[in-house]
Amino acid sequence: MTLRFIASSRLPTPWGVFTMHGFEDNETGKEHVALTYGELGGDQPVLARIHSECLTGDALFSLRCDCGFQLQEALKRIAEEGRGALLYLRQEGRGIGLINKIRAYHLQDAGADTVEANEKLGFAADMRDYSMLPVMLEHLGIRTVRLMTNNPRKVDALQRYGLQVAERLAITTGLNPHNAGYLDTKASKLGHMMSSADFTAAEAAAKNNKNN
Ligand SMILES: Nc1nc2c(ncn2[C@@H]2O[C@H](COP(=O)(O)OP(=O)(O)OP(=O)(O)O)[C@@H](O)[C@H]2O)c(=O)[nH]1
Ligand SMILES: [Zn+2]
Repeated sequence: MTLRFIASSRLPTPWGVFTMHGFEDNETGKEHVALTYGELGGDQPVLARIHSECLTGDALFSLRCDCGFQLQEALKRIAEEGRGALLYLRQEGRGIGLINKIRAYHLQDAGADTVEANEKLGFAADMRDYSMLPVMLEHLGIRTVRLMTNNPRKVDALQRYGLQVAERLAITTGLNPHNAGYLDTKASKLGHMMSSADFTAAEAAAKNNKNN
């Protein structure tokens, strides 16, 4: 692993002033970021989110997925708690990259689900690599987390690297008519621990209204 810490700075957000830590992987050219809030040292588990890059959801307001909603929810919960970390990993499109994700969306527009689309393009359903986690978390002084995720593979990845997951916290938000099928596929084919019942009544009610 060639990842190393480069620099940190303040990052004011609508939820509070975070500290942003930048890491660079010389081998892959990837630049990963962690946003931290409060004092992270000590033995108390740290409220954490490991977020995979989604340019379309995180920055371009896409309703095809739940990423942007989860990103905001995680930062809000961390600020409310007064302590926590969000790792923003540059694994766009579950590791296949932005242009391939657009190719996959094109196939989904023609009826494929998110897993079938990846497979038609010759990729596994989930190509993400989590080998940067130990370096980033060690730099931040984090050994034990309370992880906000619905994805059991993220819990497994952390444990594989010797990190402790004290608790898994669901992060179900952003259900809408455009991502309802995608979220169903995540639950049925990718093992995500969520169902419609986990979302707010308003989200569930709006789920089938395609005019939204
Ligand atoms: N290849 C592909 N990637 C997608 C698609 N929709 C979202 N993504 C990417 O999926 C990643 C987010 O993964 P998700 O499966 O939504 O959620 P997760 O991170 O595994 O799990 P949570 O922690 O519960 O959010 C981001 O990198 C997105 O860019 C899609 O249809 N195809
Ligand atoms: Zn997304």
